[in-house]
Amino acid sequence: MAQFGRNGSVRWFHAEPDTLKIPSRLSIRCGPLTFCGRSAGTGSASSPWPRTLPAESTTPHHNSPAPTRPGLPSTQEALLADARQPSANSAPPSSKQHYSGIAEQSKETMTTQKHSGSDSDAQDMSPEQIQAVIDRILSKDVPAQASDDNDANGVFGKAQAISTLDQEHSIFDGDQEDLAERRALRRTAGLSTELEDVTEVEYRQLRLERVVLAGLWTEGTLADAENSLRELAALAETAGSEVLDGLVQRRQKPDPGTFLGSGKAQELKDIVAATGADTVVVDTELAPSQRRGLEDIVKVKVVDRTTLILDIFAQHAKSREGKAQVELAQLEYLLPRLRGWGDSMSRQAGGQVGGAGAGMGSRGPGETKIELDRRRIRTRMAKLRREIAAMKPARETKRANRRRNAVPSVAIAGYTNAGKSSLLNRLTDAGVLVENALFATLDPTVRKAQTPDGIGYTLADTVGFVRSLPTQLIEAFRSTLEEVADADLILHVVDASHPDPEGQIAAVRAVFTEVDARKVPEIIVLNKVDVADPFVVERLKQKEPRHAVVSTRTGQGIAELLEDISRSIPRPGVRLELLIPYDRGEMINKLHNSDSEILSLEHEENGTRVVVMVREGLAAELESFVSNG
Ligand SMILES: Nc1nc2c(ncn2[C@@H]2O[C@H](COP(=O)(O)OP(=O)(O)OP(=O)(O)O)[C@@H](O)[C@H]2O)c(=O)[nH]1
Ligand SMILES: [Mg+2]
Repeated sequence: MAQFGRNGSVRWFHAEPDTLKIPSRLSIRCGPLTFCGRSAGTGSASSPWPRTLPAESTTPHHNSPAPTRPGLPSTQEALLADARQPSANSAPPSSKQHYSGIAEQSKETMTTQKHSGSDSDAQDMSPEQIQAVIDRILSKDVPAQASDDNDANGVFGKAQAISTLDQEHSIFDGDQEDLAERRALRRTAGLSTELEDVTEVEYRQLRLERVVLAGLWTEGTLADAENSLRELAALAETAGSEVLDGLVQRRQKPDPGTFLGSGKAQELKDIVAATGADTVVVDTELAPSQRRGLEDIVKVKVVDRTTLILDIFAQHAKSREGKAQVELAQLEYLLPRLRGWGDSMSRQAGGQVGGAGAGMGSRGPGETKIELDRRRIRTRMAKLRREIAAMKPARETKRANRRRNAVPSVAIAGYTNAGKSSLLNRLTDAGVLVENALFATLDPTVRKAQTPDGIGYTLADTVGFVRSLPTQLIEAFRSTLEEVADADLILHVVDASHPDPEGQIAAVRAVFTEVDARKVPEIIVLNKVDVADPFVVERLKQKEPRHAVVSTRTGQGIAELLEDISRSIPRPGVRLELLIPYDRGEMINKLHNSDSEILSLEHEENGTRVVVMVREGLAAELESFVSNG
């Protein structure tokens, strides 16, 4: 039986034998609540979902102190949720009943859109009028939510991958200025296309997609299918969408024409119509023909998982290099798909120019345009590759310097949202952006650190991994990922509170293999143990002998981890006995200030006799002082 999170008592899908469907009120959809969390400037670090609600619409759940496992429903709420849940044997509620509230709301939005599309009101409006329209549209969401019986469920309806944790930061995370900036740019629900002009110019917010998810359950357990769809929901929410509903179809193989099969695609179409969704997100990488086939049936935009991940990367990339890498990955994804779009362009041209069956002549304009687009894309990709290659040397030089001075490097890697940046902040006061969202970090941050006995090393935060990370991204981010392969030690951070930590470990190791990082020694850092199930932590400890058990939130286990790092990084390996004349005192200072381990130090008549372990670079410099007795 599927569970909601690890609560164990809440069923969240219809009991049709071959279909797993997430009812909207209990499901990953946040409904209007999501909007509250997305408004610019309304985010608060301590209460993520929703971040701001009018007092009367705030349910007791929102105000109650964080439960032992934040984000999971209390027993009472779970029972309530259970009571509202249709019994496994009862027929599923008709989609009309089920989604009527949302459908009505979207109807209103559609009416407004229609009105605005017909004239230039939006452009002629004064700022006050614009504000009034914004208020009107936004206020529509709030009463709807306040009167929603299922309101309380919306909160724990949030996607599992990012729902079970609140948005608290530890003092080690710094003031997180980047986070406010990112939130301000996040898409906002409730702003219809009526406001597109003003939103883009004045609010710099994109229109939020209202999405329905669709996945296939081809192998593994039901829990795997559930986790996969929840991760997709988390991805969609991170991209700024509002997840309304989800559907999983049990099927041996994807349908080559429509991915889901035409029957299930029809069902999806009904859900889309009932919820007023404008986008379907499919939990796979679709062939162009499948995308078109499905779009033809559901009549709204269909987006696949790869596009979604690329979209998040595009939103989060900050550095010039990161932006170029993401654009390259997007173009790489686009190029082979141009053919699909080209086909439809040809069909359009056929209709307009020569009528049906006009054959070759009618395809001409379309084909030419595709060729032109392809060429432009290839040229742009070549330019991006050159730019990325040109940016590489700066980082390469830094890395080469570190290598020459033999400064050991420790890479923090792991699944997205595992707590990598939080760990870097804990270990070094880096103040790196920490966010309860997927792929918060795209640009690697390197910080210096020191072992308790004074050996320096670097710690690098890295981009998070995800199950089946699009190959285009691995390629584009190869130079960034090479940092991991080049490290002396990997801290592989694992979210021990996730429902499937083993799956995440396997997915991360698959990427390690691709970038040739499996040879690097690895400590499995079981993080978030403050909220993890102790049995799961124990199970993981058994499976992974080289482990550390920590909570970057409470600081548990951090001291032990530091000791482990200190033992694991390469220590200076050359033993020298030196006699340093008294007029060369600066050399003694140098030994103290470098990664040397002074084993003994005696003052003799002709100078200071030192037995020392040093790295190779320094050993060469000290050659003239070597004295063996
Ligand atoms: N309860 C709890 N939450 C944690 C802990 N460590 C991190 N978090 C939370 O987990 C979320 C993700 O943390 P990040 O440090 O941004 O994770 P990341 O691995 O860098 O994520 P990406 O950069 O998105 O791949 C944040 O909301 C953190 O506050 C922990 O030990 N306990
Ligand atoms: Mg991060």
